[in-house]
Amino acid sequence: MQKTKPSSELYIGLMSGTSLDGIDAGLVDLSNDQTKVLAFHYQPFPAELRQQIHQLSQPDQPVLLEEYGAIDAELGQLFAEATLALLEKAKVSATSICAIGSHGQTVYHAPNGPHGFSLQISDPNRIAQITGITTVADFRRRDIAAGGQGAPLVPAFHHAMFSRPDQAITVLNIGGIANITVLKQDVILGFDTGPGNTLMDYWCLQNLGQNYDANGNWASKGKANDELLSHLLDDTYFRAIPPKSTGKEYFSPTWLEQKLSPFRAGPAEDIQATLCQFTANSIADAILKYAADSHEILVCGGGVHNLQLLSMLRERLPAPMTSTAEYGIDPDHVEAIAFAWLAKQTLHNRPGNLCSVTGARTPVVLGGIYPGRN
Ligand SMILES: Nc1ncnc2c1ncn2[C@@H]1O[C@H](COP(=O)(O)OP(=O)(O)OP(=O)(O)O)[C@@H](O)[C@H]1O
Ligand SMILES: CC(=O)N[C@H]1[C@@H]2OC[C@@H](O2)[C@@H](O)[C@@H]1O[C@H](C)C(=O)O
Repeated sequence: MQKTKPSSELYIGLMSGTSLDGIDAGLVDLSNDQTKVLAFHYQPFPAELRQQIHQLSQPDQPVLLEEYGAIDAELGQLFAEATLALLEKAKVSATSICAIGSHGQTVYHAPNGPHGFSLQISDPNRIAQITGITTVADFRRRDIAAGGQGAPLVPAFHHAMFSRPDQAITVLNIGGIANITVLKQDVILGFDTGPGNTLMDYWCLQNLGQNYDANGNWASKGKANDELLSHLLDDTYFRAIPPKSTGKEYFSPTWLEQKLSPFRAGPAEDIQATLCQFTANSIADAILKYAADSHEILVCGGGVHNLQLLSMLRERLPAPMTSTAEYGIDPDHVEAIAFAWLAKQTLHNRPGNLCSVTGARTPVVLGGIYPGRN
């Protein structure tokens, strides 16, 4: 394998998000303040593992520590394998890489209260041992220790990548959970708006046996129920003022089933159409409230593939929507690349959090460093 030229600063970002679909692995050159994506690899999770992680993340399920430890180790192994596959694809040697930024898999996010925490698993010791590459992991807990939400963390990267001196820009990520970053001249805001794809994915799996509603086709066949829509939007999370973050522990199947219980009659596609409209409205309401003066809304995350969701969003948003691909990063790659960038921040002893976003009392250097052999 070739060694890349010494002027490059190569980092790898590893991300597995709340949708539990698999591992995104991105190789990026971050030299001279650039963000040049060189290669990408996606490795889906085996169905059984996906189910096991889902079980681990349920708020009302007991967890066996033995099972938890084994899943952490298995994920570490898989993240390391995804890294090796990425290096193979890119024809780059492990010794050329400065560090890996591994987000891991969120299994529980409960940042509020005196003992708030956020748990991302995928044993970084294994990643560093198997790949030989220095690995930065556990990005969220230092921010929580400093009084922050521990999320979202990607806004600092959005700022470095997408901000413009003369225009207000909003970046919208539609993953399992949706979050926005508002980039204005004098202030950066950012918070989770609520569900992204998670409730639509759940309803689709229950009724069609498919992991998601491909292109939003199923939702487009239904008719939204206005009464149910209002009932879904009537939730304290949407009224709460940022800093705020959420997860699948809150917007869970149980949350949805409770909301749906008076509305079960009628075709399942009408419920899917309502969930799609609900997702679009909760996102649009947040943007209208905090970023109505945006010139442009840059969209990323798997939700960009849901055409019905995009069309509902377009009707309500105050500015045109553009894929982040137009500004240099494939919308499916943004989060993984952000964790490569955050790893660089950590190795250079620079903070990765933004107090205006997470609510932390001070900027802090994020994550733990697990030395490699590089
Ligand atoms: N072709 C498609 N049509 C409709 N939806 C799609 C399509 N492809 C992906 N998605 C949606 O995107 C989701 C995955 O998005 P993504 O990978 O951004 O989420 P994530 O990173 O796991 O979540 P988060 O950002 O909350 O951590 C899928 O679960 C699905 O709902
Ligand atoms: C706890 C956790 O994993 N949160 C995720 C999740 O997925 C989207 C949204 O909720 C965001 O707050 C965050 O991820 C991105 C990468 C972030 O920290 O910016």
